[in-house]
Amino acid sequence: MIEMNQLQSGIVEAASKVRASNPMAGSITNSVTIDFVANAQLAVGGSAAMVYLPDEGECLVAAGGAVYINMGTLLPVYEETLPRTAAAAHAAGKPWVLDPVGIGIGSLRTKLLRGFKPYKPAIVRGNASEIIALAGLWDLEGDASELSRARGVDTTDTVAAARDAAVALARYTGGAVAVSGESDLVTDGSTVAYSTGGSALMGKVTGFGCSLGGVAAVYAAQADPFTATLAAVAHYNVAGTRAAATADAPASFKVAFIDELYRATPDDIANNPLRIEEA
Ligand SMILES: Nc1ncnc2c1ncn2[C@@H]1O[C@H](COP(=O)(O)OP(=O)(O)OP(=O)(O)O)[C@@H](O)[C@H]1O
Ligand SMILES: Cc1ncsc1CCO
Ligand SMILES: [Mg+2]
Repeated sequence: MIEMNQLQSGIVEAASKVRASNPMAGSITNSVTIDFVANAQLAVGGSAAMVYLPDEGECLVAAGGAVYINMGTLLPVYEETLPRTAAAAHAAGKPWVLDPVGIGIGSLRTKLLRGFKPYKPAIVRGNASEIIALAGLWDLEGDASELSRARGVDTTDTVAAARDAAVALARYTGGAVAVSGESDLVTDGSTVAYSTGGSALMGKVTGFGCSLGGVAAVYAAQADPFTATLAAVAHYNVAGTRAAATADAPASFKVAFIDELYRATPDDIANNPLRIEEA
């Protein structure tokens, strides 16, 4: 298990590098929150590009340091775009981030998510229900009946209930898994970290999870998957805590949050409360 001070210095280094190098992480993401994803990526110091077409997903893999795939609002063209993009990232050895939003809805989503398994995303980011369902779909923990628990895009499970699924997924991919909630869980399969902070208002605005995935991709362009995920999650928690000090309703909170993402320093991010235990 990694030491806490090593993790914190890794987070400072990752956040400093992102600010210094403006890494590009392209996205294929949902149409509900696409604007929030791009603006969050820019606010943390990265660069964004959103596409829909199959050859353009491959172009973004080649052009960027990492790529983000979010399953939110599938369109027919994604049947080709998503596998080609994931395969290109895997072949190029570039980190890619998967947000299995809406897992359990419809047959195309299930087929695409099942098909991603060999392409091993460096980071899987989801809410508790999504992480439990993905581990079941990939036959890693639980079983495929876990798919039926997903009711839509919001969680119906606790972060604690998704711990085993998250660890199993990380051991399979060799990367990192983040489960979002009041306290966020991040694991690489040997260490389990809990990052606290943020605000309940983050659950009252759509896209905090989606944009966190996009920010994790920006960090993955500059750091190993576990450090990148921890940095992204801590960045969200520190910005969420600060935004809640000035805004008390969803719309103004979202605006304040993007400002606080932009303002948070590498030390602020590394000093956000973090607890670790063995997986
Ligand atoms: N009650 C809470 N207290 C603190 N932070 C929270 C709370 N609920 C959610 N968050 C934060 O909001 C962010 C997104 O988590 P959430 O679980 O809402 O994702 P999600 O359901 O995938 O979101 P979406 O699908 O709307 O993008 C994470 O950074 C998480 O820490
Ligand atoms: C509300 C919603 N529906 C599909 S994707 C999305 C954004 C949050 O996941
Ligand atoms: Mg989500």
